[in-house]
Amino acid sequence: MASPEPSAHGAEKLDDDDVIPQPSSRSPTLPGTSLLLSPTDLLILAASFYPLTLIAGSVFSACSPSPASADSHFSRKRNPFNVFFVKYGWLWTTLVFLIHASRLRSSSKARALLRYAVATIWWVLVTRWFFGPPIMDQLFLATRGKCQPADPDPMHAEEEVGTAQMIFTSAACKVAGGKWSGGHDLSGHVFLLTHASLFLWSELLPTLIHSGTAGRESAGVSWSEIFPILIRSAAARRENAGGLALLVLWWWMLLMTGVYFHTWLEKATGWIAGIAQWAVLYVWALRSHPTVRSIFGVPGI
Ligand SMILES: CCCCC/C=C\C/C=C\C/C=C\C/C=C\CCCC(=O)SCCNC(=O)CCNC(=O)[C@H](O)C(C)(C)COP(=O)(O)O
Ligand SMILES: Nc1ncnc2c1ncn2[C@@H]1O[C@H](COP(=O)(O)O)[C@@H](OP(=O)(O)O)[C@H]1O
Repeated sequence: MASPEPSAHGAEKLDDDDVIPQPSSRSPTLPGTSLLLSPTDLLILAASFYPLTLIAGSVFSACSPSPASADSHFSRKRNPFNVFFVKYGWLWTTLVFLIHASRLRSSSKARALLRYAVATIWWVLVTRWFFGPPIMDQLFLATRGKCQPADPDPMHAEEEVGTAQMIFTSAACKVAGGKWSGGHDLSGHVFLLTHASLFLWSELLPTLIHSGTAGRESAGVSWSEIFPILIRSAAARRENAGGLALLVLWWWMLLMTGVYFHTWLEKATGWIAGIAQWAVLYVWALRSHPTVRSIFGVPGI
């Protein structure tokens, strides 16, 4: 990757004698290391998995005889993974992150919580509140979307139209029994699953690599080592296994959203909203602005 890795400021501790080394950047001059992936390469590799997943899901949906209407377990909105996990997606992500953060030393912990706060604020702005309705609902209203009354009886519908037109959030529309229709309906699932996954990869990856390589100092990780490292890190600590399990679930649910729900464009805008805060903080600001780095710290060091 072209961007330089942040410089070391110290090391976060897992346990007293279990120090995570600075994520070392790949050294192109070292013989035999040209195919090694630095932690940044691994993060970008993980991030590129999500648009590919959405493309694969959408292509499958378009090519398969009738996947959109197919009545499968994962095409049902009430499936337990959707109801208990994705619908509380930020809560589960928060739990996994807090368990991870509790293992860091206190100076690193405060800065990790600050990064979590920024990610949480972005989730709130997109899905809950943005100086009024959240960003996803403001986009929907700006593209001529409306809360349509659900009552098929024209007498009642007329009364309801007045009320429904005063409804400015998808949540209120649902509570009123209406249907949020007509505008550009950015996929909240694609947003949440992408945003939460990129946040967790960014925060957990240095720890996962450290556990999976038993703290081995090296210029990077080869392609063939990626899965063995993740499996060894899951076997080494329950917290790593929990984090990876949640990441696998988020990836699977993203694939299901790609196959069964929304248009290409709605999935694309959900994905853009999902990478926006990660790209600004983790890819750009923390790498190129020492002041931002000194305030927010860098995961894993
Ligand atoms: C207001 C800003 C808060 C910033 C926080 C600041 C500092 C935090 C610092 C430290 C935190 C320490 C402890 C935090 C402890 C607990 C916090 C828990 C916060 C939560 O996660 S509560 C949220 C639970 N709700 C969810 O997870 C809902 C997720 N679901 C959705 O967003 C939507 O359902 C959807 C987008 C997936 C789909 O939309 P719909 O289809 O349903 O319209
Ligand atoms: N992977 C998935 N599994 C089940 N339901 C999903 C899903 N992805 C999206 N949905 C459902 O499709 C609708 C639009 O989702 P979103 O806009 O969040 O992407 C939501 O319906 P409900 O709001 O009726 O629950 C949501 O629950």
